[in-house]
Amino acid sequence: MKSFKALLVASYGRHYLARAIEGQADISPQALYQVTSRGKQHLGAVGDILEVQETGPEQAVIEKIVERKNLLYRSDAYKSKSIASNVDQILIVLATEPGFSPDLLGRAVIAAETAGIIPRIILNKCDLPNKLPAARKMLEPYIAMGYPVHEMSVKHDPASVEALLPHVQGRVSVLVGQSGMGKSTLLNALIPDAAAQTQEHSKKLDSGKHTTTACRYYDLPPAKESTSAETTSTNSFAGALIDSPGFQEFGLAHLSESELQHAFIEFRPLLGKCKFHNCSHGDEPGCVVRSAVDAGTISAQRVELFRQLRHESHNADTIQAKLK
Ligand SMILES: Nc1nc2c(ncn2[C@@H]2O[C@H](COP(=O)(O)OP(=O)(O)OP(=O)(O)O)[C@@H](O)[C@H]2O)c(=O)[nH]1
Ligand SMILES: [Zn+2]
Repeated sequence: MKSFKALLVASYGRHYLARAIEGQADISPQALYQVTSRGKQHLGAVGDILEVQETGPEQAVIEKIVERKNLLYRSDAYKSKSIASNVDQILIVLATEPGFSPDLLGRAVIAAETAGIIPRIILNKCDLPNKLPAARKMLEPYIAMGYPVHEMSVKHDPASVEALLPHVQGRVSVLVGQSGMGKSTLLNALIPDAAAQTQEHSKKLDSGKHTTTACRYYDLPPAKESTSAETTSTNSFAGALIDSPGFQEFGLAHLSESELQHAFIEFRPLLGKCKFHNCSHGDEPGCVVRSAVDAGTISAQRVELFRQLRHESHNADTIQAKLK
């Protein structure tokens, strides 16, 4: 049976769809395969490059997952769920209405920092003027830290979508957001044939079997204008969006204390300066992070988030130790 390389383009629980990578002998480029994993060691994530072995018509099994550049996932003390792998950035979709959760925003940013990818914040529905000031206020700490924030109205202001294009072209971006923020509207604006791509995936799967919402990989259309003949070459990568189902929780229990300390970028210049090396930035004496909060240079909300994540990480360690 043939072995070949494929890109994991959709995951439904433990069922996957993968697309053959071009330029392999005897394998039709772009062909879609239903892929299964032999066991826990081969749990895939959308964005993975797989080495698979054909097991039947349009069927294959994972032999190996090519080493990932990064893996974005969420977890609580008991289980983890992968969101996507090999991504360049995370697009955090927020809206003026319904109000977004600053906690989820904070967690998505921390997840990006620990995975070494760019968090890009999208504030959608800026056409609703009554809600805009409050939303901007919540984003102030992130703007101050230098994170990119795009004010958009995906539905009513095409220019705001155009302005985002250069930041997604040629990159793999993962979309995250709570329900109702306009994630699907954005996906469809950036990828007009997104519905057709979804349908092609669904055709390949027994739809009844796959009720779990999927993470999916969508190809961006080739850039319209190009400055030189080279960039129009079919080999240039147009970019992709990975859509994850909307979620209400973003557990990061897998992060260690040290990973957490470094993921809060505004804490970095203060690392090691608190009186206690394992300072929780709570009510310990000699805490420079709290002093920075008092001085107004660090947001109290971010310190709260740090303390909450630290607590969850310690809890998970305790539970894991008991389970052993
Ligand atoms: N006013 C306004 N409404 C918008 C805008 N973008 C999207 N909406 C509306 O917001 C609602 C939610 O948009 P969706 O794209 O379905 O949101 P979603 O984030 O994909 O939500 P789920 O499908 O629940 O995950 C829809 O009624 C959209 O028409 C916008 O720029 N301005
Ligand atoms: Zn401290």
